[in-house]
Amino acid sequence: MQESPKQFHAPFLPQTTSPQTTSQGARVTPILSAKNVNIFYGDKQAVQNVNLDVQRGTVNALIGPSGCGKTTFLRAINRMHDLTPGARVSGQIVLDGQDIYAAGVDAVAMRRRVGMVFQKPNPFPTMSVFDNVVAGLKLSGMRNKDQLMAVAERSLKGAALWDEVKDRLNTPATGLSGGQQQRLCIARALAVEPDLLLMDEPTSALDPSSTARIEELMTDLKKVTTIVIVTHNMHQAARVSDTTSFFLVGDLVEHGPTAQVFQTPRDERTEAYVTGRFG
Ligand SMILES: Nc1ncnc2c1ncn2[C@@H]1O[C@H](COP(=O)(O)OP(=O)(O)OP(=O)(O)O)[C@@H](O)[C@H]1O
Repeated sequence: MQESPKQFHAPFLPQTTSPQTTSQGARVTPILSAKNVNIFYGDKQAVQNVNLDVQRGTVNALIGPSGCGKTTFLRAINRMHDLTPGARVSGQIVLDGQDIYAAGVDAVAMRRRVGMVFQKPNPFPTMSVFDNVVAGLKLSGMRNKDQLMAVAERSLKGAALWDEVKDRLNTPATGLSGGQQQRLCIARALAVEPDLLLMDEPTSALDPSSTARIEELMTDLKKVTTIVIVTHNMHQAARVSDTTSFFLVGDLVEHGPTAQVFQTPRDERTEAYVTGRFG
């Protein structure tokens, strides 16, 4: 008799799964592929041999206990470790067909395609709301005021902030609430039309209503980009993500559609974590 998959009680039931094929059954090329990725800080290895595909237009959650390597892996996706003394990455991270660690890749240009939103909102403190949103575009040479205004409006609408700030675009960004500042950071990231948006615990400094707004926003953002989010909050992972990757002491233990990872995990360590037996 064939054993049926185990069903665990997870008090949060995700609604969506990640498409791996088109309706015609053709395989979809992932926007991001990590291949045999190892990450070191000096002699200490923080991430071991990670292999992971991320499909376009999805939200992908990285979960696991503190210190398991989630942020370390996330930061490798836009080569942020280049800026950390002693940090080293081996293996390949292929973004839209190109290994971002290959010789000759311009890391600055690559980072424009991969937006990042951090745990604490970090608007440029001396700039207005408007200037924050268009800062990246100005850096890349866009000067036309009408064009900049159009992008600012589109990005602020994309980040569900336009209605709240349209009458105060020239006031300091630091005058916004914490939740508004985080949506401003999302608008700033969206302004350059990133292929990928990395979010490192983007709601951990926010109150429940601001958190809910950003979670709703993530679902909308899948129409224009692909999201990889680190979260400590398993309910959040279950609510917002299509796929979930469970990390433990630097290993990617399990990766799959969120419903499967939470309800019928293949690995008993995943089961123990998602049912709250450790964390
Ligand atoms: N700059 C650094 N130098 C040395 N070791 C580091 C550095 N950053 C992280 N580490 C170590 O790498 C390991 C993975 O850390 P990382 O921050 O990626 O974990 P995490 O899963 O994101 O944890 P948390 O959920 O607490 O943020 C930990 O042992 C951590 O102490």
